Amino acid sequence: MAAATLARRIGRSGVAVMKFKSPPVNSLSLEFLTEFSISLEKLENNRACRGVIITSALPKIFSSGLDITEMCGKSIEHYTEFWRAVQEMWLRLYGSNMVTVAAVNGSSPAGGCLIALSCDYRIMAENPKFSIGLNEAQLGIVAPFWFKDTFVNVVGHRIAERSLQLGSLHPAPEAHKLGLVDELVPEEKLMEKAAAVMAQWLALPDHARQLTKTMMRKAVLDRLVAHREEDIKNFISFVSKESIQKSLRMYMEMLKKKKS
Ligand SMILES: CC/C=C\C/C=C\C/C=C\C/C=C/C(=O)SCCNC(=O)CCNC(=O)[C@H](O)C(C)(C)COP(=O)(O)OP(=O)(O)OC[C@H]1O[C@@H](n2cnc3c(N)ncnc32)[C@H](O)[C@@H]1OP(=O)(O)O
Repeated sequence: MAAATLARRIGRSGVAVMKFKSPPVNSLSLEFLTEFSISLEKLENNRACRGVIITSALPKIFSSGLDITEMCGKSIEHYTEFWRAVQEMWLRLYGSNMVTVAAVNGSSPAGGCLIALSCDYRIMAENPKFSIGLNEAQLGIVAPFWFKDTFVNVVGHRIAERSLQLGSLHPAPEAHKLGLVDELVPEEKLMEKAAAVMAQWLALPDHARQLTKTMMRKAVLDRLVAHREEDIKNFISFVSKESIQKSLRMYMEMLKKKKS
C-alpha cells in the first residue's frame, strides 16, 4: 500500500516502533486506516512482539485525524467502508493485548487524539504549539459515543464533557494538566522516554497486565461491538445531511484559506 507508510521494527526487547508517514499531515484515510489495522493485527499475532510505540515520522504533526475528504460528497457504500475501517482500527488498538505507548510528537486533533487516547500511556513533546483534543464540535460534527467513552476513561466525565462540548484543542502543557497526556518531555527525549516507559510496563508478567487491561476496557469495547451496525447507520445518516456536508466543506475551505 502506498499512502500510509508505517515503518515497523521489532527489537530484541520485543518492542515495535510504528511511525506514521502519510504526508502532508497523516490524515486517516481509508487506505491509511486499513494499513494501520493490518499492521496492528500482524504485530498482535507475532509472539515476539509485546509492545508497540506509536509516533509520527512527520515534523510537527502526529495525526490530523480522520481524512475529511473521505466524509465529503462520497457514496453510501464509501461511507460504510470508511466508518467500518475507523471502527476496526479502534477495536484493534483499544483492545490490543500489547503494551501501547503513544509518543505524540506533534499536533493531534480528533481521530489523531483518539489514537493517542487508545494507547496505555501518552508522552507528548513539551511544545505549547502542539495541541491535542477531540475538536469535532468545532467542525459542526459530533464525536461518536466510543470516542467519548475512550476520552472519559482517560480524563474523567467533567473534563471530557467540557472539552467535548467546546471542541477544545489543548496545548501540550494544558493537556498534561488535564491528564489527557501522562507526561511531557523535550521533543528530542521523546523516544528515549517512550522506550523507558515501555520497559517499565513490560517488566510485569504479560498475563496479569493483559487481564487487567481487558477488565478495564471490556465494557467500552463490547458496547461498540454490540452496536456496530447501528453506529455505521448513524454515521451515514449524520454525514449525509446537507447541513453537515456544508459544515465540512466550510471547514476544509477555512484550512485552505489559513495558508494564503
Ligand atoms: C450522532 C453522531 C453519529 C455519528 C458520528 C458522526 C460523525 C462524526 C464523524 C467523525 C468524527 C471525526 C473525527 C475527525 O478526526 S475529523 C478531522 C478533524 N481534524 C482537524 O480538525 C484537523 C484539521 N487540520 C488542521 O488543523 C491542520 O491541518 C494541522 C494542525 C493538522 C496541520 O496544520 P499545517 O499548517 O501544518 O497544515 P495545513 O496547511 O493546515 O494542512 C496541509 C494540507 O492537509 C489538509 N488537511 C489537514 N487536515 C486534514 C484532514 N483531517 N483531512 C483532510 N485533509 C486535511 C489541508 O487542507 C491542507 O491541504 P492543501 O491545502 O490541499 O495542501
